[in-house]
Amino acid sequence: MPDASQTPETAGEAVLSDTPLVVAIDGPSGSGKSSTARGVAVRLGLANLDTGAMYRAAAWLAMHEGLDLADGPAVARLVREADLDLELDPAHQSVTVNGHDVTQAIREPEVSAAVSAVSTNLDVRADLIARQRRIISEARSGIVAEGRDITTVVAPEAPVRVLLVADAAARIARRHAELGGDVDAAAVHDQVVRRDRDDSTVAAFHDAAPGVTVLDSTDLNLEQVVDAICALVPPAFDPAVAR
Ligand SMILES: Nc1ncnc2c1ncn2[C@@H]1O[C@H](COP(=O)(O)OP(=O)(O)OP(=O)(O)O)[C@@H](O)[C@H]1O
Ligand SMILES: Nc1ccn([C@H]2C[C@H](O)[C@@H](COP(=O)(O)O)O2)c(=O)n1
Repeated sequence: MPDASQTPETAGEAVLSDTPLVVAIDGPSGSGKSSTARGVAVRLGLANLDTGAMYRAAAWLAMHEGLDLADGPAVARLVREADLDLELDPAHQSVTVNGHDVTQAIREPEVSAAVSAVSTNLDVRADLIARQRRIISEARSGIVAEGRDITTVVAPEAPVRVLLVADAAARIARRHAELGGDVDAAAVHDQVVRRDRDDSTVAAFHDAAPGVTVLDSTDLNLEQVVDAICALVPPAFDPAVAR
């Protein structure tokens, strides 16, 4: 006979959570955050928020408007007034700022080289972090959010928090392969190493905060990384396990 005083949880079963699942992924450049977040979102049927795309769109807009990125107050004012829209479906991601579809443009080398000047602007950060928290809280079916400060600042209460790392050599090689064999090695190094150095002045993504799982993807393929993160989802968020 089951003990009637036991809740499903104390009896070893999980009750399905009534709050949506949030998966938070941080890590340095090229560790695989965007690819992994997309894969986890597709696998689990969640939305996907690429917070780096928001900083890139902010940088694109400031450059498009001809601002000096070193003029912090002017850049922050422009971003604060900007209409920024992200498609959160992992299969159809797009980014629009002030009506411009910048989905492709924000991946151009000029934006990659300049974005840290905007992402280290503390007023821009405060604005975009508030927008990111709103997007996450409104994602009724759950969401995978990735960036540099998601596990620590944007969503420190997320049930799944991962710091995705990989050796610098692997990260540089991945970025090199992504950009094409004939790309300048110095430019790839700049995109990975210099950008991380600048970005780490405002976000802590080299060391895991308490409770954050470190996952080293150096010797794992993408599917293995997605598997490892999905295995961290508590049973209460898995309809196949919880009731
Ligand atoms: N586990 C993996 N094994 C091999 N290649 C990978 C792995 N994960 C990602 N990649 C590849 O590495 C490149 C960088 O991945 P991705 O853009 O997801 O990294 P990221 O951490 O989001 O980088 P950034 O923060 O600079 O945008 C991509 O070409 C991607 O396909
Ligand atoms: N939460 C975040 C997300 C991104 N950034 C910075 C880091 C990069 O310089 C830039 C673009 O990110 P990427 O698309 O390369 O992941 O934005 C950040 O500071 N905080």
